[in-house]
Amino acid sequence: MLIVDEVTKAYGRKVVNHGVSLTVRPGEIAAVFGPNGAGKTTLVRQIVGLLRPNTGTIRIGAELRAPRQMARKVAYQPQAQIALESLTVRESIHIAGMLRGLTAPASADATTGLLAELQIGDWSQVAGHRLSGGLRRLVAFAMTMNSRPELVVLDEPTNDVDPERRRLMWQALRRRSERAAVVVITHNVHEAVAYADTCYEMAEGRLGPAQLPGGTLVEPPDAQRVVTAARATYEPGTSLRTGAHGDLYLPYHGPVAEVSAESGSRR
Ligand SMILES: Nc1ncnc2c1ncn2[C@@H]1O[C@H](COP(=O)(O)OP(=O)(O)OP(=O)(O)O)[C@@H](O)[C@H]1O
Repeated sequence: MLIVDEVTKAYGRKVVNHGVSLTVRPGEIAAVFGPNGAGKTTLVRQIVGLLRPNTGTIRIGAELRAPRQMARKVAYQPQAQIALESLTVRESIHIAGMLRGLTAPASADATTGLLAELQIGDWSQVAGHRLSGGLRRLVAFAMTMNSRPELVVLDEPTNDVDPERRRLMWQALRRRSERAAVVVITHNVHEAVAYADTCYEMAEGRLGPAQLPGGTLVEPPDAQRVVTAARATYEPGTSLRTGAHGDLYLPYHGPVAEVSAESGSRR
């Protein structure tokens, strides 16, 4: 469980996060989108212990965030591409798993699984510095997912990745984070609505439930259901629920849903 409570962060006199609160439960995938410079990366850097809030608290489980425990408790894929250099794809993913506390055999098994799930096995013996941008992003994602953390934080993980492998990434994320709270920063609103459980929007440093444009129609992962979030109304503190909980799933091309602010259910 991640609990961010009234976190404020300023760079000098510029306030970048204003009293941000966010709770993400185990097994929940929360997507955060919003314009460039809104403060999303600043928020996740505080969550993973790379920045200290000016005020407010961040808890993972029952404990206050403590930077020294982050490597075991949190899996973080930063927005910037990581340097992979001369290690092969398989070696990078395998070593990342062991650094995060898996045994060598467990990490090797999980590495084989991730190579297959993301369909990147053809590159398993290729050195990192020879990879394309999209493949680097996929390897960084696999390195992040090769662990059993309490919290997964992904900052724009699907950038540069082809549409089919983006779908595979979201599926792997769901499959491999049954017990983890997950925060995904993304500019891809359609992906967020289709695959996340809860969607939040950050604007000028303030975080609130996502306000989706009327008529948004999103192809679902399994092509049997579609999310139609048009005309949904929200109150502060409620959030759009999609994905595993299914509250907003409707029959394909079904009627537009309205969401009751009180109950969060269809009506
Ligand atoms: N180290 C820093 N010092 C001063 N200002 C900073 C620093 N890091 C970020 N900022 C500023 O804080 C604001 C929020 O930046 P942040 O990277 O959190 O935005 P973002 O929502 O992640 O944007 P993007 O979608 O472009 O990645 C921006 O105005 C940015 O210029």
